[in-house]
Amino acid sequence: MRGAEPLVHCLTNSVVRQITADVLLAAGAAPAMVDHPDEAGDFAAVASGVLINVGNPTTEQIEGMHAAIASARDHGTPWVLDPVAVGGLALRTGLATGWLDHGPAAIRANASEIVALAGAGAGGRGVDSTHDVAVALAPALSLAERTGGIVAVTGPQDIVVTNSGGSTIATWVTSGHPLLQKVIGTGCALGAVTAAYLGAARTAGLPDHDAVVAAHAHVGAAGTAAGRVAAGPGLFAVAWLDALYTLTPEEIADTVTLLDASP
Ligand SMILES: Nc1ncnc2c1ncn2[C@@H]1O[C@H](COP(=O)(O)OP(=O)(O)OP(=O)(O)O)[C@@H](O)[C@H]1O
Ligand SMILES: Cc1ncsc1CCO
Ligand SMILES: [Mg+2]
Repeated sequence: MRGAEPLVHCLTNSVVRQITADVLLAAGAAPAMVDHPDEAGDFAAVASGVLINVGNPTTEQIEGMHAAIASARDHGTPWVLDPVAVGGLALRTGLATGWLDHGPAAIRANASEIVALAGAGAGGRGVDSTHDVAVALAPALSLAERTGGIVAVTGPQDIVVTNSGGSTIATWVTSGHPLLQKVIGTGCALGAVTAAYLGAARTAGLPDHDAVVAAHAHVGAAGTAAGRVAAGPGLFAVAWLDALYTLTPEEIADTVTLLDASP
């Protein structure tokens, strides 16, 4: 990923733009936020990956999202859906549900968002999950079957699933630190890192599933490393960024536990 330095086009919420750009840079990617409807399609055509995060949408940004998704499909750019707070709010729930038929390469969300997006229950509490990750496994498999893409559920452990083309894969990723929930936008930034890894993996001819697992491992391992040196959210955020930048692939592999739970 660092070698490819993928260009990641982010249409994301106003709360997390800064941390998302910082995280992409630290992880080895190149961020660009391009929301305007008259520019978003052109940019998605040349980007390595696109992130669509519905965390705090404006009317104009939604038009940009439609344009970016259409262009990403036309140009084969992998795009990632982050259905922030889907379930409780009708506008974003309708948008995200409609986009399931537009070929997201990956969906990245917390457990409540995956349950709600799959129509298997209500959402969480605001932007936070109130469901266990394991409860979201069946809804994630159903979303992966419907979209043909990867679905990743985050929490104390993450699960990454593929369920298309005759192959069903489920990979548990254990890493991270509870302080990741006390810094705003860690999950949102992970969505952008997922788009970055997908872009890099497509260039290298590597599987999308492995790209999504690698994104979660990189972000999680950096969280584990930051948790060793930080007592609270402020220093943790800084240490997490530094670890995203400094961790080697070997250190990431040594920090993270992967478990293949494919049926
Ligand atoms: N209790 C925990 N222990 C370890 N890691 C965690 C824990 N909870 C979340 N994480 C990690 O924090 C990161 C963000 O996941 P989270 O589920 O909080 O996303 P989210 O709720 O969608 O985030 P956001 O607040 O950005 O919308 C992931 O890397 C996840 O693995
Ligand atoms: C706090 C918050 N509100 C809308 S989006 C967002 C960022 C975390 O998802
Ligand atoms: Mg969260």
